[in-house]
Amino acid sequence: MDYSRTIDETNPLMKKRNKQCLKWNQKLFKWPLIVIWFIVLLLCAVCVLYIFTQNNIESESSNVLKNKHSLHILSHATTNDDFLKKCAPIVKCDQNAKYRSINGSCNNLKTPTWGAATTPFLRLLNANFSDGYYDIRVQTNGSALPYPRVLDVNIFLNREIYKVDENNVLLMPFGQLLAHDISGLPNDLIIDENGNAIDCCLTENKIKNYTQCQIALENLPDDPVYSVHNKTCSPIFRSLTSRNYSCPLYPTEFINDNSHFIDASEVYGSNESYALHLRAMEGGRLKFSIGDNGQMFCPFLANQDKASSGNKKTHIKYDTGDPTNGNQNFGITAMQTLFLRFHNYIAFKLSSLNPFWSDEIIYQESRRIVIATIQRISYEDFLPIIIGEDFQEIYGLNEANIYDPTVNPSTSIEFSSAGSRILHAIIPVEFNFMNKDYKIENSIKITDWMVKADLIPLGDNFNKLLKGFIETPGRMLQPSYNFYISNYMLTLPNNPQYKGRDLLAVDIARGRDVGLQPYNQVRHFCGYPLAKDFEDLADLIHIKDVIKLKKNYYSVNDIDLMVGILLEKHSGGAIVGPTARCLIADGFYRYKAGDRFFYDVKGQPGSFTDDQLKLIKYITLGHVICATTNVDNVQEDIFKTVDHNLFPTIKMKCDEEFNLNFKAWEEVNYRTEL
Ligand code: HEM
Ligand SMILES: [Ca+2]
Repeated sequence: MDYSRTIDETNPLMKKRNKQCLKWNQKLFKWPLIVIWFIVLLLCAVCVLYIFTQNNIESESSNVLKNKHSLHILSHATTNDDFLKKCAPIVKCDQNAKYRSINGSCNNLKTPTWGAATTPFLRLLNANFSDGYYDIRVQTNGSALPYPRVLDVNIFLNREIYKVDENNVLLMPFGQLLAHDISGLPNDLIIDENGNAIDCCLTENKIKNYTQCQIALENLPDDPVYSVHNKTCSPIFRSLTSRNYSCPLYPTEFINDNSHFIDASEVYGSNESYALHLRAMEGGRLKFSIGDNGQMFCPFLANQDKASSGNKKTHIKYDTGDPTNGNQNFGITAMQTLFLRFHNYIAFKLSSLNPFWSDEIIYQESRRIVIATIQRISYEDFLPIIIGEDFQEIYGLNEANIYDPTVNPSTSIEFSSAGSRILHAIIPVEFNFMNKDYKIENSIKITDWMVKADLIPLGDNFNKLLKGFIETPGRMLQPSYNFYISNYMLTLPNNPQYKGRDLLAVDIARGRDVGLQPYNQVRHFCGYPLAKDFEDLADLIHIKDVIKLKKNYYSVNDIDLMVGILLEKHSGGAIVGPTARCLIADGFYRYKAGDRFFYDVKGQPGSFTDDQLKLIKYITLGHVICATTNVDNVQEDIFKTVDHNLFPTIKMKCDEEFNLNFKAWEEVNYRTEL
C-alpha cells in the first residue's frame, strides 16, 4: 500500500479544510464578534444554570410536599360534580364580605355552593348500591348482608374493656357537637295522619313495603337482650335523598342539612331565617331563658314530642342551632348551653368596648370569635387525641394559613356515616354530677335521659355536670359500644327500656343506606393492601376478629365499613385505627384547607388582625368553661383527667387566673373621632 500517497492526498484536503475552518474561525473571533459571542455564551450559561437550579428547587419542594402529604387522598368518585351540573342554584357572592354566610355558601368564590347547607355529601368512592342506584348492597354471592344487629351481637356486644382512659368524658360531648356541626343527615320519615312517624316494624306497615322502611333492624329470636321481650325489630328510616330536595341524581345522593364547615352551625343554625329566629336582635345576643336558679340556658321550648303527649310530666327541650340533635342527650345539650352562654358573654364584652356597635356587628363579631374558638379547640386539642399528634403533623394539619380554593370543603359520606361515628365507642354509660369537693352527688345513665334535659337547669346541676365531664375518666375507644347505647338508645318516654335501639346496628345500617363501599375497598383507598382473603386483613385487624368476620360474612369484600374500622388495631398515638384515621384526617383537612374563613387564614376580608389572633390562639375550652360556669378550676389539657390531689397546680383557677381581654376588638379610631 502506498501510504505516502494516501497521506499526500489527505493532507491537502485536511489542510484545505483546516484552512477553511481557520478562515471561518478567524472571522468569528474577530472583534466585535468575539464580545457578542462571549455575551451570548455567558447568557446561555446563566440560563442553563438557572433552569437547572429551578428544576432542582421544584423537584425538591414537590418532594417535600409529596413526602409530607403523601397520606392525602383524592376522591375517586365520578359523581361529585353531578349536583353542580344539574341542581346547584346560582348564587351571587359579595367577594368583600367580612363574615361567613350562615349556610356556608360563598365561602368558595369559584364554586359558591361548596360546603353550603342542603348540598350533597362528597363521596370519596363511588356509591355502592345493588342496582347501581338506590337498593341496598348485597353480598358478592348475591345473598343479603347479615343483619346489623346480628353483627353487633356476634362480634362486638359483651366485649367491653374496663380500663380507665386518660381522656375525660368531655371529649365525647365536644366531639358530638363537632360531628353535628359538619354533618346533618335527616331521616326520610313517613308521617301518619296524627303527625307521628310511623313504626316500620308494625306488621301493617311491613306489608306495605315502604322504601323508607328498608333498613328497619331485624332481631333474631335468640337475641340476648331483645328475645326476652319478644322484640323482633327496631324501627329506623332510610335517609332523605337529593330527590327529596327536588334534585334527582343517579346514583342516589344524600344531602347534608347543616353547613359542612366547622362554623358553629350547631349554635347559629344552618339557614338565614332560622339564625334570625335564634337571635335576640339586641346587643348582638342569642335568645336565652333564665332558669329558676337565675342561670342562662338555651331558650326553653314547650315539649313538642308527640310521643310523650300522654305523659303528664312535660320534658324541657331547648331551642338550639340544631333542631334535630340539639336535645338528643344530656351531653350535647350541655355543649349547646355552654356555647350559647359563651356567645352572649363575648357579645357583652364587645358591646362594653364598643358601645356604638350595632346589634348586627356585635352578633357577627361574637359569632366569628365563637367559631374560631371551636376551630382552634378542634385542631389543637381534640384532633391530636383522635388521630395522633405525629399523624396530624405529617398530614399537614398543623400548618397555618393553608387555604386552597381547589379543596372541596364538603363532608364526605364515608366520614360522616362511618369514620366519625367510630367515636360512638367512647360514649360512657353514665354522666356524673360532681360538686366542688370532687364528690359525685349523682350519676345518671345517658340512655335514661335522652331527649329530656329536665335535670340540667335544676339547682347547680349544670356546673356539676361540667365538673363531672372534666374530672371523670372517659370510656376507652374499643371495638364495642357500651351495653346501654347498644340496646336501649332513644327509648321513648313511657316506654320500657328494651324498646330502645342499638346504636351500632343503626350505624352499620346507615352505611348501607347511603351506599358506602365495603371496608376492604375503603382501606385500600386509604393506602393499605386490598385483601384477597379474610386472612389478609390480619395486618390491621387482630386474627381473632378476622375469624369472627369470616364466620359472619360470605367474602372479605362484603364487610361493612363501620364493622371493619371498629375492629382495626390502633396505631401511632391515635385512638382509632388506620382507615378511620385516614377518613377523619381527610375531613379535617377539607374543613381547614377548604375554608376561606378559617381562623388563621390571612389576607381575606374576614381575617383576624394579629392582635386578635393572639387572643383566639389563647382561648381554650377551659376558658369557655370558666367564662360560662361556676366550675372553679380547669386543666390546661382540657380533655385529660388530672388527679387534683397529685397535681393541684396544673389547674387554672377560674376566678384568679382566668382573663380574656378583648381589647384587640376595640375600635379606638372610631372613638376618638366621636
Ligand atoms: C351520647 C352521645 C351520642 C349519642 C347518643 C349519639 C347518637 C347518634 C344517633 C342516634 C345518630 C343518628 C343515627 C342514624 O340514624 O344514622 C347519630 C349520628 C351521628 N353521630 Fe352520634 N351520638 C353520640 C355521640 C357522638 C359522638 C361523640 C360523635 C363523634 C365525635 C358522633 C358522631 C355522629 C355522626 C357524625 C353522626 C351522623 C350525623 C348526621 O349526619 O346526621 N356522635 N349519633
Ligand atoms: Ca357547620
